[in-house]
Amino acid sequence: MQVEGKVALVTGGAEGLGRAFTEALLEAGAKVCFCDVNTEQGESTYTVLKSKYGSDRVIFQKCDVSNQTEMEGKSLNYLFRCTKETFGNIDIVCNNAGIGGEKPPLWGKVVDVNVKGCICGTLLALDYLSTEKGGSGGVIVNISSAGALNINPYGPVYLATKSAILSLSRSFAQNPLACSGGVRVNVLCPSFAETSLVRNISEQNTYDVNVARKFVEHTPSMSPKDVAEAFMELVVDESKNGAVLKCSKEKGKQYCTINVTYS
Ligand SMILES: NC(=O)C1=CN([C@@H]2O[C@H](COP(=O)(O)OP(=O)(O)OC[C@H]3O[C@@H](n4cnc5c(N)ncnc54)[C@H](O)[C@@H]3O)[C@@H](O)[C@H]2O)C=CC1
Ligand SMILES: CC/C=C\CC(=O)/C=C/C=C\C=C\C=C\[C@@H](O)[C@@H](O)C/C=C\CCC(=O)O
Repeated sequence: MQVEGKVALVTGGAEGLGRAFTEALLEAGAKVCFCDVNTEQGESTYTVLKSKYGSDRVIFQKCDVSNQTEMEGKSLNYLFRCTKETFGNIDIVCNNAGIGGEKPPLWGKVVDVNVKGCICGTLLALDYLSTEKGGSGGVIVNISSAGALNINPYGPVYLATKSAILSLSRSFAQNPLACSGGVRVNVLCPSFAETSLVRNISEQNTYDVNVARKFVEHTPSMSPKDVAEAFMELVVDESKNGAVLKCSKEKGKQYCTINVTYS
C-alpha cells in the first residue's frame, strides 16, 4: 500500500506504541486521527504533531475504546464517523489501546478495553473500509503481544486478552466481510518495549510483582520506534493478510505460522 495521502485511525495514540505508530504513519505521508482516553497527554502529543506535520493532517479525539455507546461523542462509533467526515475516507485502522491488570476488580476493565475495544474497532473498521459498504479497502492492524504466542504465569488475564486479539484477527482475515471487501487484517505481536505499560507494573495490578519485574528486566526491550517499523511493514505489504508478525529486540521481525487443525 502506498501510504502517502491515505487516512489512518490509531487508538491509544497519546503515548507509547500508539504514538510511535501515529508518527510513523504521518512520516510516510498519511493523515491520522488518533484517540486516547487520556485527554491531557493526547492534547500535548497533538500540539507536537500538529506543529511538525500540519493541522490539516492530524486530529486528536478523546475516546474510551471500551465505551460501546453512541453517547457523549467519546465512543469508537463517534471516532470513526468523525474521521470519515474530516478526511473523507478511512484506509488504515490500528486497534492499539490496551492496559494491564490482573487482580479484581481491575481485570474486568482489562477485558473491556483490550478485547471489547479491539472487537468493536475491528467491526467498525470492516464497515468503514469494505468496498462492499462504500469504502475503498485497506488494512487493519491489531496489537496483540509476543506473550500471546507463549505463556506468562504473572499476567494470565492480560495474556488471555492478547490471545483473544490474535484469534480475532486471524479469523477475521479469512472472513467474507474482510475478504470480499478488500480489507486485510494483520496482527502485530511485540515483545517488551519501553513504555508506561511496562513501567507501571505494580503490586496493585499483578500477583507477584517482584518476579514479574525480574522477568521484564531480563528481557531486552525495544524502543517504540523499533515496534513502529514492524507495524509499517504490515501496513505497506499488500501480500500480507492474516499475518502474525512477532518483533523483539533480540530477534527482530519474525512471521509466525500457527497450524493447528480441528481434527
Ligand atoms: N509495551 C510493551 O512491552 C508491549 C505493549 N503491547 C501492547 O501495545 C499496546 C500499547 O501499549 P503501550 O504503548 O505499551 O502502553 P502505554 O500505556 O504506553 O500506552 C497506551 C495508551 O493507550 C491509552 N488507553 C488506555 N486505555 C484506553 C482506552 N480505554 N481508550 C483509549 N485509549 C486508552 C493510554 O492512555 C495510553 O496513551 C497495548 O495494547 C499493549 O498491550 C504489546 C506488547 C508489548
Ligand atoms: C515475553 C513477552 C511478553 C509480552 C510482551 C508484552 O505484551 C508486554 C507487556 C507489558 C506490560 C504488561 C502489563 C500487564 C500488566 C499486568 O497484567 C501484569 O500482571 C502482567 C505481569 C507480567 C508482565 C507482563 C507480560 O509478561 O506480558
